[in-house]
Amino acid sequence: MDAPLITIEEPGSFAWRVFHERHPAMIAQLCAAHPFGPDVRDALTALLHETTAGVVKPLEDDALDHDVWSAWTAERIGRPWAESSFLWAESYFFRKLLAATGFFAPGPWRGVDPFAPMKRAELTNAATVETLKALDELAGLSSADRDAAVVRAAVWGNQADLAFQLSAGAGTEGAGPISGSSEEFWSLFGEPGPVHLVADNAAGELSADLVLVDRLLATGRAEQVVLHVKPHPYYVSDATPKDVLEVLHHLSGLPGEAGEVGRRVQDYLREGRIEVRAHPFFCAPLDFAEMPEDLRADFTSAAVTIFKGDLNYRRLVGDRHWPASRPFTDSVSHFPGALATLRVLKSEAVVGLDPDTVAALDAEGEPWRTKGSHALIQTSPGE
Ligand SMILES: O=P(O)(O)OC[C@@]1(O)O[C@H](CO)[C@@H](O)[C@@H]1O
Repeated sequence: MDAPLITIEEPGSFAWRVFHERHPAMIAQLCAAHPFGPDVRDALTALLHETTAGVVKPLEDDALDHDVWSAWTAERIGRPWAESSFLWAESYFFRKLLAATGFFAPGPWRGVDPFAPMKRAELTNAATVETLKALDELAGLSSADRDAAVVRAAVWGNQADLAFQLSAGAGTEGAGPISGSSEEFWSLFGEPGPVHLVADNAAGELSADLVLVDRLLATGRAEQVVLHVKPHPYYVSDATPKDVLEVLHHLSGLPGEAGEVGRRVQDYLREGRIEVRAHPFFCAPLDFAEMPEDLRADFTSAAVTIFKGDLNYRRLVGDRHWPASRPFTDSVSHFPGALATLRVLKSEAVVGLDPDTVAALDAEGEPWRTKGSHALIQTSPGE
């Protein structure tokens, strides 16, 4: 079954506004945060122009991923950006943005994460400080309440997404999930085995994810955890291997439970019980249904895979205008094993909802799919 792809063509639609409102704001923020010279600023202005009013142009750098991107873009070169799917266009936009800031070229900006100042600020802002302090309360909870709290923090941690906050502002935790529960999440775990977590944002969200990882290992539900992150800076705040180290460095210097978690996770890394991987496909403009064989084999070996966040969800179910009541298990039948998704809704694709829930949400007259005020937990036991 297929539904129409979400594209960036329709003026006023969510995807159109990401290109025409969010991206200009993001580029202004980058130029304020870094003393980029005229060459970089001109390249960023040209990128905005190309992606909002032009045709798709090839990459001009010779970075290591140049050839793979040539294959991913071949069919689209010379065609209007407006015709592109949202998923493809946004991914290529971020790849081109890195090229424009000199990330791949010899020179002073090589390897410099343009989003690092924003991620760093988020790690120490009031909301993150409060969330990390609240971890101290975990010790006084029953085991079941602790399980629920850790999952809730990991789900709502997904609200801390700096690309999203460029247009929506920082959010506050909403009501319970519109689908699923922490019990449903934990029921996926049987005999201890390798658990994979496909991370999303750095800073606050990654901190909450590491608390979940710590819980998985401490309770024996996971015997090893593989943490998948992005190989390059992406979607503003997505976590890279460097971000994992920065977050751990920060956590392990804190007092209380946050510090304990940070130091335990560092020990797990030293022992090889946590492994960090950054497969190039995590920055690909494609659905997970199209993942390469090596990554598929990796996921096949997992007892459970946890997908965090909005973008991973879009790539998992297909970034299309699905009927919201399409069964979640049908959408993820391409995936080789048991999985859970923990996501705050920040874009249009959604499946697996009860029709009454959809009717109630529609009746509120709010853009509930894109507002960042609703969360979901969806699971599939695999074959
Ligand atoms: O994957 P994440 O961090 O949860 O969300 C990514 C996101 O902010 O980017 C897209 C628009 O820029 C939307 O899909 C979504 O709101």
